[in-house]
Amino acid sequence: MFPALAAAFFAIAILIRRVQYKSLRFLRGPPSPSFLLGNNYEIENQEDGTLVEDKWFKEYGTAFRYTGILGLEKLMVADAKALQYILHTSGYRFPKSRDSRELALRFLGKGIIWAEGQVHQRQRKAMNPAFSASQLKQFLNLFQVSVDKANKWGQMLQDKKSGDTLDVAQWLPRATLDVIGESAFDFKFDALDNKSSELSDAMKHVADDSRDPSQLLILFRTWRRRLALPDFVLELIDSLPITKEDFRLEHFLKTSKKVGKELLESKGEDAAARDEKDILSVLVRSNRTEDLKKRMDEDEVLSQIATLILAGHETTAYTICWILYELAMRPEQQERIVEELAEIRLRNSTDYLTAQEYDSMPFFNAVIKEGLRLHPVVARLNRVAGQDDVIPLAESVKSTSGDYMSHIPVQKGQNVTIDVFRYNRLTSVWGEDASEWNPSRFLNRDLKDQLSLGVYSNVVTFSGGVRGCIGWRFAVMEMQAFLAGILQNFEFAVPPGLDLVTCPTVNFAAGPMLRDNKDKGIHLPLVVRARAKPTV
Ligand code: HEM
Repeated sequence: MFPALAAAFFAIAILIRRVQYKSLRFLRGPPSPSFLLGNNYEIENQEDGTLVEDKWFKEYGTAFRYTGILGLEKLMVADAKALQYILHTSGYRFPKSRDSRELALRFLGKGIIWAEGQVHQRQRKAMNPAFSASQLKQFLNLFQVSVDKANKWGQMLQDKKSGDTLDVAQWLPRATLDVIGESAFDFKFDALDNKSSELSDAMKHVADDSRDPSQLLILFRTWRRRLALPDFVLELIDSLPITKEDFRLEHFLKTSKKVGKELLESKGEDAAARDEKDILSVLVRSNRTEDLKKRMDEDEVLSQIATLILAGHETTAYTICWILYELAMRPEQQERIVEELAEIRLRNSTDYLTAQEYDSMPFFNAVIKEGLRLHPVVARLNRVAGQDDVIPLAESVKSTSGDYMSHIPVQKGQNVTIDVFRYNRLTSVWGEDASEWNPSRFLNRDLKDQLSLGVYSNVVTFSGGVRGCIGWRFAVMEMQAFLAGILQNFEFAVPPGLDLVTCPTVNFAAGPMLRDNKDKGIHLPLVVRARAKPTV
């Protein structure tokens, strides 16, 4: 009797919620293969990255309708003007979707990725000083020292009897984890020295139950938020961990908060006393300030620690992996970078380059931009219209009635998915070779011809506007130090038969995977040889 009643209750609750669904029926889009899952299962379990969406964009244009779970209609968009409108012009008018926020809450707490509106503004204001260009230059030396550690690849290669192939995707996340631990929190993970800790273990496995999700998991993740129940009941249901994924994400947050609390206890006094703008000091001072516009309570500070550790290491590591992969196929481009480095070395005899010197190498920086463009590790951004609105388009799309639309009217509550991956490969923005690797496009192309988007070179890989990545300068500087340090000591090539795909995960950074071994997670085996004559 009880199960039947419960089922009837939920069915009614779902039905009531469906009445509130917004309609995009005037837009074309792929058919929904199932009422329960919509297109979600094919998106999250696709063979490679965003190939499924690629097919839809080719068929329907840069804005179309698709279906989420329980029949929820969503707008998918990659149009330049639409992205500029949503991310930049609208400020906070397109907040994150409820599903993204609940996920963020579960594994990152009430930190800056979860926060919206005034709470977000307050947190961002408190944290911004730690991410200014001048502040970040102080970390450069730390990045360089970490690269030196990664460079013990040379020793490993000598010790290895089994050939010269190394899985760089196992090394780079460890190096970037060490960097974020030490630069942000004066905390030594020592991951490059193979030291394991409760936190690095929790982090290593955080995405394990999220890749290739089953139909049941996809349904379970979001069904709780589709019920037409009062918000406080939904929040209560949401707060209960139910799936293995829920437990794993919560384990990461709990562990991270525990380590964060120990950090605050051991280093908080010192950090508050020094008049510095490093991340830990900025966080501790914002916890102690009387200024309510910048004050963060302890739980918020601990959530920022979890957020920065997670947002700040795999993203950068996987981007470096993709760049190394592209360069491994093109020895002549590796040489070109090494030549640029050698030229700088003629003028600089110290061990390490300065930030200005890294910035002064045109081809090297074009390679970084091209890596970010072609391989955005955050492939999609989920937003929701905060009010009735009209989204402008640069390229008209054909409606179901055959007319062409240059604007898309959306109602408050409409879910909008920004396809970063597709925007970064639009031929109308990047030219006919948009899907190919060609760093020279950043040397020859006048960005003034493009709509201004994002925070770096008109790619939206770091998002943009009020929610743009706070760590983008940190990431670019870290990539410069790592790539220069690695390339001047090693040459890379692709091992025979390497067949890579992009991890299609929706909630975690999209690293490289082996097509025939996707269940093994992120991997990038490359042939690595010490350079015969280092240029320095
Ligand atoms: C290549 C490396 C990186 C990429 C591609 C990247 C990408 C992104 C993207 C797309 C967002 C927006 C997410 C959204 O709106 O849903 C974001 C936000 C964020 N990123 Fe990054 N990120 C990178 C590196 C970093 C680093 C190194 C840090 C910290 C040291 C960092 C910290 C953050 C934080 C705190 C936010 C939230 C900002 C806010 O909501 O105000 N990221 N990142």
